This record gives sequence, C-alpha cells and structure tokens, in this order.
Amino acid sequence: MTCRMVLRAPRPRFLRSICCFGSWARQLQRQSSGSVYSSIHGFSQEEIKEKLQAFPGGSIDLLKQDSGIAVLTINNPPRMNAFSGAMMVDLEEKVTQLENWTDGKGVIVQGAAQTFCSGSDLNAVRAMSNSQDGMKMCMFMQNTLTRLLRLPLISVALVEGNALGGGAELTTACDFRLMASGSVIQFVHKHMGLVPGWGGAARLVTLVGSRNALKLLGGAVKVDSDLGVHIGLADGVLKVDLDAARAETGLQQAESWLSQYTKGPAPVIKAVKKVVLSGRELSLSDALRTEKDIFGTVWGGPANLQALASKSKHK
Ligand SMILES: CCCC(=O)SCCNC(=O)CCNC(=O)[C@H](O)C(C)(C)COP(=O)(O)OP(=O)(O)OC[C@H]1O[C@@H](n2cnc3c(N)ncnc32)[C@H](O)[C@@H]1OP(=O)(O)O
Repeated sequence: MTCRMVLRAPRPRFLRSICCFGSWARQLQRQSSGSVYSSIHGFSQEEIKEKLQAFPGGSIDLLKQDSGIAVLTINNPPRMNAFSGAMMVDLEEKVTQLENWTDGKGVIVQGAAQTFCSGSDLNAVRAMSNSQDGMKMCMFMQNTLTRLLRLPLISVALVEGNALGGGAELTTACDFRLMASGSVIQFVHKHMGLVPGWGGAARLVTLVGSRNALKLLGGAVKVDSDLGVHIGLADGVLKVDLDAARAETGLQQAESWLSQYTKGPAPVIKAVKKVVLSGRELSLSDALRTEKDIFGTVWGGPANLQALASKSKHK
C-alpha cells in the first residue's frame, strides 16, 4: 500500500517525509527535522531570527550533566522569566544542541529564581504588534517547541511559581509536568485578547481532551497542582519541606523523579522515546513501520547482548 492511500488528509512535510523516505530514527537525528514551517510555507527562519535579536535580555541556559539529564533554564528574573526575542533565538539554539547530544537521555525545563515563565516579553509583543511579525514569531516558536517535544530525550517541565501565557504553552512542549505546591499554570491568552500561538492549544487538547482544554482556555483558569493532577495536565506534585536544611530542591526532586525513566544506556532510552513519539504522531501503519526501524537500532546492540549474556530475570 502506498503512503498516499493510507493518508486521509494532507500532513505536515515532516510526517510525509518519514512516510515516503523511511526511517524516522534517521529523520530524528537530522537537525531541524521536527520543524513544522520551512521555506515551502514562505517562512524564513533567518529573517525572523534577525528581528527577534532586536529584543535583548535574559538567556536560556543549558547544563548537560554526566547523568544524561540536562537542565534547561529560562533565565530572565527581572521580568518573571518572560521570553525576550533574544531568548527565543537562544532556545532554538539550545534545542539544536540537545538534538545532537548523543549521550543524552532526559531534559528538565525550569525557570530561574523559583518561577517558571510569564510568557512573551510584553515589551517585545508591543513592538511587534503588526500581524505579519506576530505570525512569524508564532511560526518560529511553534517550530522550536515542536522540536523540543520531538527530542529523543524524555522531557519534564518543572513548574515552580507561575507558568503564564506562552509559559503555560512551553509546559505542554514537554513529555511530563511536575508542579510544586503553590505553582500555577494559566493560559491567560483570553485576557490578552489572544489564543495560544506557540502550539499550546493543539498540545493541550491531546493532554487533557477538548472539553477540559476549552474550559482552561475559555475561562483562563488558574490550574494549581491539585487541579493539574486531576485533569491529567500534571504528572506529580513536588513536596515542600518546611525544614529548609532537609528539603530537597524542586530540581533535585524532578531529577530523581525523571531518573526512574532514564536508567539504562542512552541508545535504549532514546529508542523508548522515539517509539512513543511515533505512536503519538503517526498513523498506526506508519508507526508500526517506524517502530520496526527503531527496534532494528537496538536489537543485537550492546545492551541487548549484555542482557542476554547475563540471563537476567525480571522478578
Ligand atoms: C503567544 C504568547 C502569549 C503571551 O505569552 S502574552 C504574555 C502573557 N503573560 C502575561 O501577561 C504576564 C503579565 N504579568 C503578570 O501577570 C505578573 O507580572 C506576574 C507574572 C503574575 C507576576 O506578578 P508579581 O509577582 O506581582 O510581579 P510584577 O507584576 O511586579 O512583575 C515583576 C516584573 O516583571 C515584569 N513582567 C512580568 N511579566 C512580564 C512579561 N510577560 N513581559 C514583560 N515584563 C513582565 C513586570 O512588568 C515587573 O517589572 P517591573 O518591576 O515593573 O519593571
């Protein structure tokens, strides 16, 4: 059966190329493979990057650790970690570095100074309020956040303080969300006369279903950790220990939570993420073929041979 017979509706170039040219495993290795928009959509990544660089401030910091878990920090405390234009460009560069991180297994996305992110820097938003620039910024951020979600790494958003607007959207570009008690995820877009534009609405629907998504967006609902867990937006609540000397930081708790899923060799963990990603994004037939290709990358590999030689039991 040809690829075209399987498809019911036109799909993004990324998925078509997987279907028509084979292994997604290979595709995922290629830089920018997960982007949604390219020149065929009249989009120039370089042109918008130049415009975004005109709005400086803050940084995105990447720490790759020997454990195979990286920490990506949204760092702009004077503006509650709002995204300046330069930070949007920085995020894209850090995602590229993570795509190429051979030994990586997981990534934690956090905000600096105990708060997550208050969305777009409103000063940049005001200066770019013409619709053409707004659309280009939105396409740029959709590309970057889609690539973040498609990384061959297991990703966790560590939400402390507020995740507002684009900050709420960023949390949905991770595989999991852990919320500290007292933290809030809020899609405040309606109050700004907006809807999500960084892909947050589409991802929210897949996470919590269309009815809950409609409530969260239509009511600009403040999602605390209890509500987050109840509707399936949050995967865990971080403990706050009042004895500061004994307390684990949110980051330490998030690292230990994530490490239960990242034990083992990087190629195997990457393969786990890839089979789940293909199951999430592809038609069943394409996902099965992709799973077969990914299986081929670990079958007979060092971890597989070692497990066979040690006659491991799974008691
Ligand atoms: C497609 C993307 C759509 C978007 O993301 S639109 C942006 C959505 N985000 C917002 O509207 C956030 C607006 N900010 C707030 O609600 C509050 O500042 C917030 C985050 C609850 C914190 O409140 P407080 O703890 O009372 O602190 P505060 O208001 O005094 O803020 C401290 C300083 O941070 C600044 N700030 C906060 N969020 C910002 C933003 N998004 N862009 C630019 N600056 C921002 C705020 O202006 C203040 O600065 P300053 O001390 O007055 O110079």
